[in-house]
Amino acid sequence: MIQSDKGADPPDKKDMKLSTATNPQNGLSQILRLVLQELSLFYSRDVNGVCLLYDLLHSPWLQALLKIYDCLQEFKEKKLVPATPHAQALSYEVVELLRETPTSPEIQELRQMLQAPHFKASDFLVAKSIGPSFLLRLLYAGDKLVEVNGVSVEGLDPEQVIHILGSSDGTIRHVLIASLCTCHQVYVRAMTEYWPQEDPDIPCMDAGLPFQKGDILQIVDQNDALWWQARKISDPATCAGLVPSNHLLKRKQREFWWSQPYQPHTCLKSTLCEYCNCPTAGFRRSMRLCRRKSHLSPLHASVCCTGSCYSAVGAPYEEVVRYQRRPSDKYRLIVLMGPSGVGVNELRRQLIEFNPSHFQSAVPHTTRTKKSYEMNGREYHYVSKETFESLIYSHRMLEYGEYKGHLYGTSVDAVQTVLDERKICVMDLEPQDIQVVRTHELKPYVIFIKPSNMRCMKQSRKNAKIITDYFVDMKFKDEDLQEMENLAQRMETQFGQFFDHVIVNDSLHDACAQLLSAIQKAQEEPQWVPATWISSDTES
Ligand SMILES: Nc1ncnc2c1ncn2[C@@H]1O[C@H](COP(=O)(O)OP(=O)(O)OP(=O)(O)O)[C@@H](O)[C@H]1O
Repeated sequence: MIQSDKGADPPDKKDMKLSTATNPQNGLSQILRLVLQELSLFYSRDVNGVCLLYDLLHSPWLQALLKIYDCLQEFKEKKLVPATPHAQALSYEVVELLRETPTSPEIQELRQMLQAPHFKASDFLVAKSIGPSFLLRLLYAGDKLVEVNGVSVEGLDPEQVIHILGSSDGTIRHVLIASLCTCHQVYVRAMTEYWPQEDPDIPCMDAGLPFQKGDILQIVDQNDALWWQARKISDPATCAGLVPSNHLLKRKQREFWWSQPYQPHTCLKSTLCEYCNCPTAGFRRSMRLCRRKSHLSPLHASVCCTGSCYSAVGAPYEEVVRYQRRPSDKYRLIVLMGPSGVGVNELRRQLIEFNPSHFQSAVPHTTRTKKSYEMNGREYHYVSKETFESLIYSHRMLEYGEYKGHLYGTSVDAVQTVLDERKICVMDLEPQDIQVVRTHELKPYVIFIKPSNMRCMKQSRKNAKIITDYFVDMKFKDEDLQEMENLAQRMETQFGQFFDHVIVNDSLHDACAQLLSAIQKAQEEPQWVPATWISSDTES
């Protein structure tokens, strides 16, 4: 109950001093101060209810809440960066300098501190002038808060620390030492996007961490069933923020899916329309097309609907680990992907031509009859329809399709043959087939070939020819280029989380150089791969 001190003198002005963090123009506590001033005029006259209102507005808890609100407002737009991102290098430098300085007890102490293993293992961070809400974003699970506004808080209970934070004037200068814990670090790839601003459930929007498909997140705290703390590894300067847990994000995805208007056969429609039989395509070019025109076999249907069917709403996070291929390991499969006509075949051709003893395509299977100048196992593996179908049903076909009444496709074994010869196998794939190749055996590295903008494409594709069903040499029309751009966008939106690298194919020469360098990095430098690929390695 609120006690009103009726008849007492109105509090003088010094009692009305509110948050110093208040913005004089907009601060809510500033408004409250003015209201209190007005009310104080009526206070002694005992106008009905004024005392009650006065006491309510003057109550410490309301003022504390307003103080927090103002702090949040004030720091909403501010970005925090560590005082230095090179703390470790700096500490080594200081140790070296101290070596050359005449020794004094203080210098000796400082040197010992800097060289102590726990200090070396930690990031030392001094953050200046921050609001309480931002403290949350700076702290990681296991962090040790050492000092707040010059007051040592080491050894204090969390409640005592919270009290010190609460009684600060809205600006906190704290020193913290990051976690010394070397426990298992969890990294995940975001398979969906998340925008805290659009999430009404998030407990503190300011503390939310937005992310996009494909972002690699370090999960620094998983203790809460609903909200984890994570940071983006691509942006080490940013602090950890709140992200929905796997369970919560999956629930949100489900709710979102169910809230969408009913679309009969969504998966069928999206696959056929976007990648297979789009009637507006007008031109469907090379042999790659036969796969797009594929009938929906049970295998195909099970993977085609990625992202569009409820059943395909998969895990929103995929646990990943850093993988460095050892020289004795087989090469990783290189998968090229892109909208039809963008230059996937051309790039693959140039790559193999550049170094045929290093790069190779897998020999495809076909059910068509062998021509006189062809050799079994060189152009194709010629097999019967029954054999081909049994390869499909036994999941030995990575991709396949029908063209002019014959089946064509690439088998796992054909790819393995190239890898066993210690060559780099380069294949192109439709995005809906991507899950089939994502195995620990093949460890595919997926490169998305993207068209540049229309203006550049018109220029670079002036003399380029496309292969269609009906015409072999047909120039690109504006609508072909526009369709290519639209399709590339849709592919990125729907499958971007699977792309390890993106190359814009504007100048063919530059794109080839980028492709070579990306492939070299994929084989020789550490990359993020699904954790299951590596645990399978260890088991086998
Ligand atoms: N950067 C480029 N500059 C100019 N022409 C290019 C470039 N890239 C590819 N081309 C040309 O564009 C045409 C289509 O390329 P390509 O056949 O490789 O496309 P694709 O992506 O494999 O599509 P599809 O599978 O439908 O054949 C070819 O004539 C090719 O030489």
